Amino acid sequence: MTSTATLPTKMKAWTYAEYGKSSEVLKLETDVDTPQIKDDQVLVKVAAAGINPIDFKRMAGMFKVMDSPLPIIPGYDVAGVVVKVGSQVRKFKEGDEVYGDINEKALDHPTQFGTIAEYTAAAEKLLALKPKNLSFIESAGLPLAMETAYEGLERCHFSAGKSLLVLGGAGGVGTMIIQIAKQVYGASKIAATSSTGKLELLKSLGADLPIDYTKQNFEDLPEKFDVVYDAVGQCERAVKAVQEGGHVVTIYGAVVPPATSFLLTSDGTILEKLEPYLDSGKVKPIIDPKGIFSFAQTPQAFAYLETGRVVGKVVIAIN
Ligand SMILES: NC(=O)C1=CN([C@@H]2O[C@H](COP(=O)(O)OP(=O)(O)OC[C@H]3O[C@@H](n4cnc5c(N)ncnc54)[C@H](OP(=O)(O)O)[C@@H]3O)[C@@H](O)[C@H]2O)C=CC1
Ligand SMILES: CC[C@H]1OC(C)=C(O)C1=O
Repeated sequence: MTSTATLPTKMKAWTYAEYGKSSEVLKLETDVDTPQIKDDQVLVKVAAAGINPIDFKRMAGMFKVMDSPLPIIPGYDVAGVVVKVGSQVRKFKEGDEVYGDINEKALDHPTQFGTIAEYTAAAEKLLALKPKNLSFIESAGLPLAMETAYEGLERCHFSAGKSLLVLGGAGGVGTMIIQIAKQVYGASKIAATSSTGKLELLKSLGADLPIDYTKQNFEDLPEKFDVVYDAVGQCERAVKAVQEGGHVVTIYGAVVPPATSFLLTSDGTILEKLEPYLDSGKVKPIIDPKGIFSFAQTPQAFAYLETGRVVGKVVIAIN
């Protein structure tokens, strides 16, 4: 039982006190107050934090209207150990290894105190027990991207025997869309786009038809798909690739009818639902070979993610 007395009142965290480029505004602070938890929250000693494009877009001030006050600690995805539980918490106890996306709604007042810190607070409903076969680093790269992939397929009523085209198959979300569509839903055929050097990766994840977007326009293919999932911002072209009566969903950029868009809702029960596929290895975390950074290298982690060329995920090892 970790008594409150043994928890530090101060911690290290990467923060930004003004909006701007990560290379300019991110600062390492060493005397940040350790977060206080609400009754329905747990305090997590952070082992690893996954970063997502939303982190640098938010930092740039793209969503400041609905943001929490500055200074902000970035980071949505966490994997770590529960060190304190609120009075209403029932799912977890001290010592549990957990993971999740700590912001239920990505843009509606995401927490001021994110995950790129030694400790972070999170509502128990947003977390799940970390899969025993996955490391903290592997787990920290999953929540936001995997939950987005799953929610988009659900919103398109994806089901066994349907065909799918993924625009952006090699990214954090795209690598999960392909695997989940194949392994969880039983897709009949999966096509996915990437540049030349990532085509083999798409096939290894389960894509039957990797499309090199530097050489081919997917919308010019004679084949149309039951579902088109746009993770790049190519909605205007995506709607030309869907079967009559099919569904198009986009997670970024302009929405062109009949496509729909959504903002993910973080939910620990999705992580629990997908755990058997993670345990069995049918769905695997995809961490970029150059995508693991130390706490001190957080600016470099952002710089790499901001290239827009990452394969799978970028993760920061913290403890
Ligand atoms: N609405 C929502 O709830 C959410 C929205 N998003 C948004 O979705 C987008 C994807 O997120 P995420 O996967 O984390 O991003 P990543 O940074 O992980 O995506 C990087 C990948 O995108 C690929 N890519 C870039 N341009 C293209 C292109 N024209 N065609 C095909 N692939 C391309 C790159 O492959 P290559 O090098 O081969 O081009 C690279 O592998 C982001 O804009 C993000 O902000 C993400 C999560 C939730
Ligand atoms: C407007 C979409 C926005 O929300 C998330 C989570 C992103 O990554 C975005 O770009």
